[in-house]
Amino acid sequence: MGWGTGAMIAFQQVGLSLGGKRVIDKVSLRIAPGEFAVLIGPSGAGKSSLLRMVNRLLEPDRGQVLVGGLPVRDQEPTALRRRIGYVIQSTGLFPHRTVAQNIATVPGLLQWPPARIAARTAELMALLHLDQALAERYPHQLSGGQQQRVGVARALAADPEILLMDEPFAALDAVTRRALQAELLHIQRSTGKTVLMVTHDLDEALRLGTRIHLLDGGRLLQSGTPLELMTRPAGPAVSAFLGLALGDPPGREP
Ligand SMILES: Nc1ncnc2c1ncn2[C@@H]1O[C@H](COP(=O)(O)OP(=O)(O)OP(=O)(O)O)[C@@H](O)[C@H]1O
Repeated sequence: MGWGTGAMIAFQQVGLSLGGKRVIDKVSLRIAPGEFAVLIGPSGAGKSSLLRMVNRLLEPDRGQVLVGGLPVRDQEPTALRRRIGYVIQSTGLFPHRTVAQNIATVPGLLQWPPARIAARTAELMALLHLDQALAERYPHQLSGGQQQRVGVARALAADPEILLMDEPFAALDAVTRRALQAELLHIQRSTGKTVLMVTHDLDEALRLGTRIHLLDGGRLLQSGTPLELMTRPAGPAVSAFLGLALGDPPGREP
């Protein structure tokens, strides 16, 4: 079953309180099918909370989130999550499953025939530049970069229309991070998947994002293309964030 209007994501007047604190405050934004959207902002801005509402790991207490034109609250969580790839910083790989078994998780749940699972696993390992010899290893026998490649391969396994990524490369060294960013960009551009990524790294946001959404204190400060954000910041709070993120000395007007 398709999502009709494609893999669009929309947040409509979304609010969330946790432990008596307003974590998300009236956020509305749209992510078009095939877009690479980036949520950026300081620590505690609410980025991860917003992301986790898309696959119903969190439920808003105000407003609604739509995926494919349908409110997620009307979509069964397990079915929804099988159609949305999810990559997190700590990889979330199953430690007692091999690389191949990790990648095959969702196809297995979907009861694909074994030959199809094997072919898809091999295809994804090649796509993510993982040597086939790694297939029988366990996650702890891999480097951090290899683990994250397996995490991305696993998220892509059942060819989801949407990929959610929560600081996927934050724990990697700069060289590995750049390589994975380039590969992700290539995969996203060639498959047309809708990606929603959380990062606190402005450089990463500018390199990958077709649109960037800047959050602070649970509020959306500005949405725009990388160029719009950099050339027309919506106010002093945006300028201050961009200046700090780019390492400008304090007190200097961007
Ligand atoms: N279960 C919870 N109970 C209470 N407060 C929470 C809970 N989860 C998150 N928060 C608070 O919600 C706010 C937003 O958290 P969130 O993780 O969404 O921000 P973030 O922008 O992703 O931050 P970071 O970049 O540090 O990961 C923070 O102030 C956080 O302390």
